[in-house]
Amino acid sequence: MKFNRPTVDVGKAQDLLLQHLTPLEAEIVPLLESFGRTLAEDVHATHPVPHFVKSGMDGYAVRAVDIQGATPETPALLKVNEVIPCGSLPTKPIGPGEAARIMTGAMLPEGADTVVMFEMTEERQEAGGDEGFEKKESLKYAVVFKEVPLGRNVSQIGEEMAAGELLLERGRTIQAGEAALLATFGFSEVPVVRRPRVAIFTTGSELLAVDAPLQPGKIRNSNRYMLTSLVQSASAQVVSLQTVPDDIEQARALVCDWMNRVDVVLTSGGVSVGDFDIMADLLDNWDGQVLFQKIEMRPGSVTSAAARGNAFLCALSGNPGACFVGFELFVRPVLHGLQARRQVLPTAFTAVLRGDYPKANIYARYLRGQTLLHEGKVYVEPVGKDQSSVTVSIKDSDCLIVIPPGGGVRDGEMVTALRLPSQPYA
Ligand SMILES: Nc1nc2c(c(=O)[nH]1)N[C@H]1C(S)=C(S)[C@@H](COP(=O)(O)OP(=O)(O)OC[C@H]3O[C@@H](n4cnc5c(N)ncnc54)[C@H](O)[C@@H]3O)O[C@H]1N2
Ligand code: MOO
Ligand SMILES: [Mg+2]
Repeated sequence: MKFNRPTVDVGKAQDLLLQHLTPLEAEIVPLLESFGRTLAEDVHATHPVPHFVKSGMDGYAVRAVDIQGATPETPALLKVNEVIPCGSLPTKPIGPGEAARIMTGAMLPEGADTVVMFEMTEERQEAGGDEGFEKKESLKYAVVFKEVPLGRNVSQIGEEMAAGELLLERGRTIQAGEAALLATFGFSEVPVVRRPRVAIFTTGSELLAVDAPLQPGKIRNSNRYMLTSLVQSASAQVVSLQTVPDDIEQARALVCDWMNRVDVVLTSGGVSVGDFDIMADLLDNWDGQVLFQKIEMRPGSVTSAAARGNAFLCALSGNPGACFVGFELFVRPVLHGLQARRQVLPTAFTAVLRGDYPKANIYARYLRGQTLLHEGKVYVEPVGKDQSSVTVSIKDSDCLIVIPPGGGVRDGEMVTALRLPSQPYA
């Protein structure tokens, strides 16, 4: 079986995973703990926003008709009858020739329909020689030097959002904008989809702990940390993190045990055709569904997946570059799908390739790349060392450039690339 595994293409492998998947149940979490999680229910506006007529500026609440025709030469003079701080209620209606000092966000007094910014006015203690106003020490007047149209700087009830409006659809990831809306409507707790529970097992007798001194023939276990970071970036929860030597019985016992306790068992290493590739042996005798064991792609052709009940086993390559690509193409979609996210697969975009990629491929190649925006065009450029075994270029990639099977791609040709959500544009 090892040497003649049936192959599937990337799309088919993703379909096989997604077809098997049942979204997880909802739970209620405090708003502050909901970031990055998926909203489990639609959210409608429970009241209009704003829910009272409010000022958009610091200025004077006036009747537009009273300042009609005002200019620096012929200003309007209005009697100021109170100061309205934000959060307080006005106490006096605005009658003809009157105004109230009003702060940004404060409720407009009855009778007022317009706000003139302070910058267009001057404050005066007395009415001056104007016959129409009383002369009293305590009185304040606003001199308005500019006419502004009716309704200027005033927000009407429901202007931003009407009551009952659909604001957030289920399946949305809660980020800054969503959090602000949820808070606006008083959601101190939010219905979100449960985080997928993930067990990460890195396999390999050569693996050293991160704090161990180097030994000849051995390496430190970097996939353990890379995968943990990736799983967390998909809002999933790592509930078990263990390293297993290349011992099939030990690996089988661990995997079988945890398949009953988590949504995804994620392994790295041991999926190729080597004598100690224990995950490949384990999958050859899998008591459940084997979804695929070989994909028409590079790196990560040996990426494998299986299922038992609702749980997935995603067995990634041990080579760090292949492990990373395998995660982004297959594991993140599973974690997103389990969370019922609206978008499950990586976003594809077209871009101009920078630099030649002349190498011929029998399989599609997913090159680690960087996106560049230049003079209105989107470019993608391979980040350099791109072998499966290479770790150093992972940090520089914000996309995977898809090189189709065949004779390579030239500088300036259009290619498809996939955005990597774990690594935003540099
Ligand atoms: N005869 C063939 N040999 C290989 C083939 C092939 O088609 N025929 N494919 C090669 C390709 S491509 C890949 S990719 C690897 C896949 O290897 P495995 O998934 O079986 O992984 P291992 O054998 O366990 O390790 C490979 C490599 O990765 C290093 N590694 C493993 N785990 C970690 C870790 N946690 N952190 C850092 N590095 C890790 C390991 O030391 C090896 O160097 O097979 C090729 N061979
Ligand atoms: O499986 Mo390897 O990762 O094809 O490059
Ligand atoms: Mg191997």
